[in-house]
Amino acid sequence: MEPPPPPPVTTAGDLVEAAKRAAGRKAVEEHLLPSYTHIGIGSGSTIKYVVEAIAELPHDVLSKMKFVPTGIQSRDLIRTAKLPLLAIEDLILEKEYNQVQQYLDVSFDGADEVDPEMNCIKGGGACHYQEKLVALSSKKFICVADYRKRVDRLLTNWVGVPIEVQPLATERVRRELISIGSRKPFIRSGLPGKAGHVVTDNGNHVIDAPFPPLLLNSEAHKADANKGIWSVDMLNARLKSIEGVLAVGLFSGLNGPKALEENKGKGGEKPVMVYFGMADGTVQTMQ
Ligand SMILES: O=C(CO)[C@H](O)[C@H](O)COP(=O)(O)O
Repeated sequence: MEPPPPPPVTTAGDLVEAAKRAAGRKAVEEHLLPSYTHIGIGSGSTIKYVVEAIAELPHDVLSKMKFVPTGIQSRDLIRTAKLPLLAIEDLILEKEYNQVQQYLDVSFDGADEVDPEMNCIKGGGACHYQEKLVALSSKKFICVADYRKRVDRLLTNWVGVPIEVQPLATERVRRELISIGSRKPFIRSGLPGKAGHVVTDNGNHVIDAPFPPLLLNSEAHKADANKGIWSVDMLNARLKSIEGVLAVGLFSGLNGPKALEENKGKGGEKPVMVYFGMADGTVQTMQ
């Protein structure tokens, strides 16, 4: 089937949408092989273009595939596109009972910021817990984003690290964040859609924790926790150690030695690649 023509670009918002669409379509073109059977679908506004491109594949190819969502928004996208759905917990059961499929062949997802080591901030849509489960279950993680997301340091433009917290622990976690140098961490509001706090698909709250821009993992030697200056991996580990924290919106070390080693076991070639849709209509990749 011929893809639909791109919508006309007349405003700055259209430019960003066109960039997201270009990234999503190119990522699918280059990373969704017809032989694949299990595919992860992330969350956010860019991922809808990934699903749009997937839904154009021939029916006989799609009927052999299963699509694993990262939350309610992504599940609805998969259903609306009439793609076969499989929950992440059922992927694990399939593995145990059938021994057919241990990992997703690939997963596609968006990001809020990406640094030169391909560390990402995720969780702008409060879905990062399930997004991380799906990414960890994938042989390849393909990130799709527009040009505004590419930064030299995480937390250059994004307001804070999204942290999913069990509601009873929210205030305690917020205080501990302040003690490790976060400036004014705040509980994410559900407004304008919902009065009160955001409630995640897992029934939890999200705290957005601002820190000074994060050092790359290769610069960890420059970090100084006493001054609140962290590298990505160090902050990730520290945040995860706080009681009550379910998930930290830092996807770190995706291309590091540990990820490469783990990926050999999964049979994946390149563990991660990023597609950035640019303002001029081109797509830049990072790997
Ligand atoms: O992490 C996410 C949701 O938790 C999203 O992937 C991230 O916020 C990017 O979203 P968008 O494509 O709308 O910019």
